[in-house]
Amino acid sequence: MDAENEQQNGTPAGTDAAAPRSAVSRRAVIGWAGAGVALGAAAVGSVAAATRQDDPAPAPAAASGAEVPFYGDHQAGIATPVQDRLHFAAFDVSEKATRESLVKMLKEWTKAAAAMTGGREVGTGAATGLPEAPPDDTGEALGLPASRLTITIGFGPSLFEKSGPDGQPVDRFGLKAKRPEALIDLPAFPGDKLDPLRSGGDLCIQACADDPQVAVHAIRNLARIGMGTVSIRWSQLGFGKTSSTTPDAQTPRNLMGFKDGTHNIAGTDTAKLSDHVWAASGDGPDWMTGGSYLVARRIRMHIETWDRTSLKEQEDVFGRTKGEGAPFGKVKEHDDPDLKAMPADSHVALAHPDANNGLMILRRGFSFTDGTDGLGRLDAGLFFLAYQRDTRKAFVPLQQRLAGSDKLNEYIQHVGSAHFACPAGVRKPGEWWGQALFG
Ligand SMILES: C=CC1=C(C)c2cc3[nH]c(cc4nc(cc5[nH]c(cc1n2)c(C)c5CCC(=O)O)C(CCC(=O)O)=C4C)c(C)c3C=C
Ligand SMILES: [Fe+2]
Repeated sequence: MDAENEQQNGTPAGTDAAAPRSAVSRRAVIGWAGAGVALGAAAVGSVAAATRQDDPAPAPAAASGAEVPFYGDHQAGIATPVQDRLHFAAFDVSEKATRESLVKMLKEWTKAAAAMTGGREVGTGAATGLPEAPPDDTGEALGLPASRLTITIGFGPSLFEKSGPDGQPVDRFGLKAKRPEALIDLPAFPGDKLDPLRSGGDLCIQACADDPQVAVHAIRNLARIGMGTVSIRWSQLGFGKTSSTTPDAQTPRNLMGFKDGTHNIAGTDTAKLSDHVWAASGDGPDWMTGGSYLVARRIRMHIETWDRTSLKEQEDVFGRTKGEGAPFGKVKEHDDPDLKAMPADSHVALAHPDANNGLMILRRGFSFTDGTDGLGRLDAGLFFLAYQRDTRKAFVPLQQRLAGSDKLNEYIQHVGSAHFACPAGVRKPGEWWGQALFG
């Protein structure tokens, strides 16, 4: 754990009590499986040597094996550094589930998430449980490091109140009175073409890691634990982060080829995080204090059209240069934008805080390509994820503005949408996701 993580997650170094260092990590299980290998590993003293000798060298994507602390004042996966890969899943709670079964599942999920983010196996493991029973862990992450896995949970509006068969709202789990006012049903925006099968959800899990197998393993194991209580409504894989919470790092590029995330909230900027990202005491129900509201939008890019568009038009769309990412009229990427120097309908001129009464969101999106659309075009785009203190004062007015006049709209379409309340962090072992909500 580095000092940066310590600040962003609100967890002091060395207090990751659910991941005690005496616990055997997946890497160690493999490394110590044979005594000879263990001795060899100890002799050379290298981390790589702690893996089984017949293991291939770790793939580059898995090279970053660090752990991000699970316990803290805020959930990891929001202000912590953005990883390379995403597996996001929205779940619906089954008709038969009860408040008790839901709570039981949330407790099990919390334990499993603490183990997986610590690089450990779920429950009794993948290959060490009762021979007569299915293993607790599905096993595909055996031998892989923690890969900076973060698992972040959110609760959707429909968990608190859902339409019954007669169209009347039903409070299935006695949570209606605890629904935050900020957890609105998002309004329809001009140009939306939302697919209900890629929208909504009672719960969400955002799993981010530097290795896609580790992120997929996390979702799969939570889905397995939740079987009978929840089922996956939709899911999204993402690659190539399109934003950064670490401004010193190289800014990633989106599928339009532009640097994306230049002017984002840094994970170390505690003042901006307090002002714009974390729900504060008095903002809403107590259980959300220290949490954040997540908007997820699946935004399809018409990349074939984009690829036939001139460089000048592309740069006019964003108001920034394609190579350096500098705002128009300036030289370097991080120079302060002069909004008057860019087209009034450019994306940055419309989205910059100076044009929106200082409004800011924390963007944490990923690129996606999901095959083709049957019409010879890639189904590709940006899986936009934004965290904020109050969606009514952040994403909604911003998207209303962008949907109305953004030059980018010619090249994109919002096809999926969801909104979740992500509670504060689990502070120590024994606590569980949703404890303050259900308690
Ligand atoms: C409602 C909020 C936003 C949506 C939806 C959105 C979609 C979207 N954005 C890009 C590419 C870029 N966005 C950039 C900046 C930027 N975008 C938003 C908000 C939304 N974007 C904000 C608040 C900002 C920051 C503006 C600023 O403060 O200057 C940029 C420029 C580089 C950067 O600062 O990140 C790019 C590029 C795409 C492709 C997209 C939908 C597919
Ligand atoms: Fe943007």
